[in-house]
Amino acid sequence: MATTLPDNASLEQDLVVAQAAVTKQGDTVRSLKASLKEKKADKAQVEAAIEQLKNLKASLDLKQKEFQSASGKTSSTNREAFRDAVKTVLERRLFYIPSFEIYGSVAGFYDYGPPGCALKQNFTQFWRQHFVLEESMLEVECPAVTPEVVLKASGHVDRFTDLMVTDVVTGDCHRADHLLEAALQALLDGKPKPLDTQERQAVHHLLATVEELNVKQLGDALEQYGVKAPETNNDISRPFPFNLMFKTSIGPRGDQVGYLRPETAQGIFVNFRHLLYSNGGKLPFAAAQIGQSFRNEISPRAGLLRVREFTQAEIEHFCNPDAKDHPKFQSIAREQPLLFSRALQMSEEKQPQAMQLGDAVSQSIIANQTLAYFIGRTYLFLLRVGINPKRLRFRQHLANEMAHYAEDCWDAEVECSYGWVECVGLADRSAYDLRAHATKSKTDMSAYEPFPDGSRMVDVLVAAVDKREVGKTYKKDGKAITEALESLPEEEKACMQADLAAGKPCKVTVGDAEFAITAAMVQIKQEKKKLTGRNFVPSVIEPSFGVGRIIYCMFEHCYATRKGDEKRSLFHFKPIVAPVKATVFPLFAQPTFIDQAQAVAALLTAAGLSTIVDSTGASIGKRYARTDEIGVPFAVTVDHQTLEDSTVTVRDRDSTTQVRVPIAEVQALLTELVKGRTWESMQQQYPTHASAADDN
Ligand SMILES: Nc1ncnc2c1ncn2[C@@H]1O[C@H](COP(=O)(O)OP(=O)(O)OP(=O)(O)O)[C@@H](O)[C@H]1O
Repeated sequence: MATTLPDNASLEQDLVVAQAAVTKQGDTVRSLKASLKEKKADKAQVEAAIEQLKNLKASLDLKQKEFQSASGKTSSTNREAFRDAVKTVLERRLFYIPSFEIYGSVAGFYDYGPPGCALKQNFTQFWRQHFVLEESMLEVECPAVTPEVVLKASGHVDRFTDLMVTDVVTGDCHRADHLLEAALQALLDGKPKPLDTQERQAVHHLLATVEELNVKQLGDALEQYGVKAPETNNDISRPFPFNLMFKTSIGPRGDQVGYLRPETAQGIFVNFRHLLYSNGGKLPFAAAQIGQSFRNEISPRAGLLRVREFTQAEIEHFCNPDAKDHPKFQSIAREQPLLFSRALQMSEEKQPQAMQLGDAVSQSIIANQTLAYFIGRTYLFLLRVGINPKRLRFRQHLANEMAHYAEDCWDAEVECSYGWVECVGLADRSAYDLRAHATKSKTDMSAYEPFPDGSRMVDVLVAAVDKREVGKTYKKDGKAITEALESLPEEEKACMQADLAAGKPCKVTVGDAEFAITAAMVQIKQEKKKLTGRNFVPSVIEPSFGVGRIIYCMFEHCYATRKGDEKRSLFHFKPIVAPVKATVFPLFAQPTFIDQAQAVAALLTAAGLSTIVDSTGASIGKRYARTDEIGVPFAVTVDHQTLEDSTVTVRDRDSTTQVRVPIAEVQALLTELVKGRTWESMQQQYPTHASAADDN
């Protein structure tokens, strides 16, 4: 295939690293020469260092040439040209369309047209197969409109914000981190003038850590680099937080505040008790939900990648915090995705490495087997839907990127013409979400597990409350406060014990009110108790997929043009997600051929294979080109021989080769191909058809 996006965006980084190595070695040579004068080093040492410097310079030279020749291909102009080519086909063939177009559209909203809709359905169906069915997950569907209390508990009302700046003249809004990133990228591209090595390194470093900056640091960095508003070049305000949720009111009186959910996960958390019960009270188990999420993004300008309404597919895997091994871990332990660990991100090379997931867990690079298991399953899923493995990496969150409660987080990032894009977030969120809802709703969110060896004597913390002291201070609330103290979860008792001992202020919550607790009111003591099991709040491991982002990256990775004919574009969609599985062609637009083609199509449709019949009078080559353009993987042609011996030809889109197959077998054959059987194995089973109806 002639046109695909070159995947050499990291060459520039290589170049910076090579330059740094030359500078460092130059320093070593100089200091050795000085030592030689003082007779602290010998001549051989200096000569070896000079030799190494020569090698490094030669390697730098090579990298410079490589970069110069590649930069022609990977320049942002070229990326934009590639993106425009893909987008033109996608919009012309109605994969997606800006919503409300006849009224001028609204940024951040897209409609999926017929092939886009079919492809998205196939995608989510396959996601259900790969995760929900193969992992026996419990699937739920919850409302998008969510009462405020739920999102208050989850922290979204207070903290689901992005930092925004405004154009001080026009009032236009921009995402502060995106403006800084664009400005830094421009500097690296040599605009307005080339940077020296030291400046480049500083800019590279800042670019890699933009997500970690707090509001002040981000504001300072915008000022330091003189960032202005795009298009107008006006000054911008200091950054400030903007909540991304769409607010609404529930009911006719309008007095109950609600929000459109910003993620589907909360619906699963609030149903935890039902799900645990339906799983027989046993852990681990996973629940899943596919549905719409809504985020009032500040400036959505990246097509399907950043929209204001999108489909998420989320999994919440609940497990014992002390047992995060996964029974099926061995099935993915040998998979080798590119891992971009924290250590690799901080290293000079800044390159991800292919690594077996088994090794990543045994070397404690990934925190536990369950998280690694989902990384492995996500990796396999993304490859199965057509993501190029060379342009897929799993990037670990840096320490300051992670929420304080998270144990470990990795993003599946896919490289496309917009750069590396987070498509799936995979996080070990500990027990944070269930605890938050337990506290706010006063509902027990714990699970119980019996000890495998019967009963045990266990150390437990007990709150010995001085009821008189509590009653003296809080009068009628005393009884409720005593009960709340006695039923505090184990970890909260431990915190209170430590805080009281350190003389720190302590509180207990009853209803919506909080009451200060002193050491005179309660003593937290350790006691031995005979128990047959224990209660704990489960940990949650969450893989969260953005359906539209993956689909868009898949569009780019599957797009190509036919060799020798740049004007003929096609999508190499994997059959499992292709919007249409087969096109049936009557070779001639005559009733006998058309009737037979309709009959074959009906046979395929009955087997659940979406099929179209193209009986237009255009040449077969032109008709092939039309279906290639929307990525139909197979073409079935009814020709003269069909009328004689009831066979048809089946053509494979990618190789353009054909086989001849009895009509009676075509349904089973295409079903197998869609499920993943290879075309090569079909070619061994059926005779090759050297057709007159070629691709021209
Ligand atoms: N505005 C959006 N448009 C399309 N997909 C989105 C959007 N926001 C998030 N997603 C998808 O949902 C997934 C899980 O959401 P998550 O909250 O982890 O994203 P995020 O870290 O906020 O993304 P970003 O930092 O890019 O805004 C993401 O990996 C992404 O695929």
